[in-house]
Amino acid sequence: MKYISTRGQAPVLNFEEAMLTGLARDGGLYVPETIPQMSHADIAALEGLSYEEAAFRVMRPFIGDTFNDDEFNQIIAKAYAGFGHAARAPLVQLDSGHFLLELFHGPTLAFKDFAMQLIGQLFEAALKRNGRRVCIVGATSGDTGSAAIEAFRGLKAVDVFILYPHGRVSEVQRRQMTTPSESNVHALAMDGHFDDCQARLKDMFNDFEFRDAVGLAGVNSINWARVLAQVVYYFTSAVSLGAPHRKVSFTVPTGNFGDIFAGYIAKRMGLPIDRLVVATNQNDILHRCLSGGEYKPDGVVPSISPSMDIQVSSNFERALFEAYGRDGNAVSQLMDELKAGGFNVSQGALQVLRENFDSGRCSEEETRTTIREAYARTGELLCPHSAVGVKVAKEQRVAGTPMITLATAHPAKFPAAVEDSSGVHPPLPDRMSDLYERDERVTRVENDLDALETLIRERTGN
Ligand SMILES: Cc1ncc(COP(=O)(O)O)c(C=O)c1O
Ligand SMILES: N[C@@H](CCOP(=O)(O)O)C(=O)O
Repeated sequence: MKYISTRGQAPVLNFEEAMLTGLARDGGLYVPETIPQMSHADIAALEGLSYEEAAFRVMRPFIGDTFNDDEFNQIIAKAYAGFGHAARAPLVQLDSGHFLLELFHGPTLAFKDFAMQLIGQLFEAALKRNGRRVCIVGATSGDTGSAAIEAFRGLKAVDVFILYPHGRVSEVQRRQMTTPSESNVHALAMDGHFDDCQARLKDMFNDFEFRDAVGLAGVNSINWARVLAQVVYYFTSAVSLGAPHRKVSFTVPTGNFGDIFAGYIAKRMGLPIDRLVVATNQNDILHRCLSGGEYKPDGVVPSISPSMDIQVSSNFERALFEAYGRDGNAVSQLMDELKAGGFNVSQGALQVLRENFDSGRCSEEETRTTIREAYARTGELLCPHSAVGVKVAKEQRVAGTPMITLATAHPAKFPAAVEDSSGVHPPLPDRMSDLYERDERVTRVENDLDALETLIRERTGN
């Protein structure tokens, strides 16, 4: 299996190289050269398997010869052993034909754990084998950072630096990033919003001298392995509702477009998905673009679903690559236009995007109402991101096709918004009950590339 860049000018890599490389050297994102297919019989055979067994079958074709079957099985087993639910990703029924896929039973209570726990194991095995050391830098609006720190804390061959927007993550998210005491963990609170953090991260990847000197690696959804791990739960949930014998639809709370792009890959692999619905909060650039074709960031507005406060949605580039018929030059040109302020998707590409993705938006008030009503009707406490998904899913459901909404975080990560909406305080699981008492360790940093690179060089001795 080979991986190519969305901008068409970077070296073609195998799975291991693409995973350890992160951003392609032409600034693009790696995608598989061809998308492996699962037949009707292959998908039907997933029924009754454990999550780990299904994960092996879905991901195996993408790995190539990077790991043999035994190694890959062991990696998967270790990745999901720490999850707090035997099903890993259980489905809960909200309403007739409407289901919630709970993706928050991992160690840091967000869907990011599905990929990050796996990547932690994949990196450890690959680095041990080739004796390399890497410096992971990540940008987060709250959940990627905590999941990455949990997955890489204490690993000898890895330093992990996480840039988060100062004052714009929840207290639980911040504490998950600032309380680990391992010396390889560095939480950096940056001035600005998530888009600034992600822009500085990409600047670092595009500074080849810095990138090579520190051994830069990325675990944002820039990294193909992140997207791949998220493909699995589309299969397991759809099969448990009758796929491949019947179609299902998904609604996905969306920010950086990684999770919904994983759904798109599942569909391309052969999973009978009827509709993939992008659900945005008031930072609705993706909904506006899918509706009218214009992609023009106009400033992030803080919301009660802060992890989705994003306007420059990294993985949308992967969707554009597909919509433009895998034309790397066209994508490069769009990304140049984006740097200058924005772009318009061509009519042909917009039509392809709309054939694959529907979309909807949820205001702050609608988010609160959805949390309140869902709790009153079903007893299910939704986090604000999941509530955005549930509201949009209700509008977009089509009778006769089950709709699965992805519940992307545990309500206890956002206690203030949840309590304010429902009147119920969502408690943290017992294993985290002392989170508020632990000492915090964080460095305040400016939104300045040189200063960030200097800090990282000093701390890593490069
Ligand atoms: C809780 C939560 N929900 C939804 C999202 C959006 O996911 P994606 O960025 O993959 O679109 C994020 C952030 O990524 C998140 O942390
Ligand atoms: N919401 C994310 C933003 C980063 O997304 P990623 O999937 O590219 O890592 C977060 O919680 O940090």
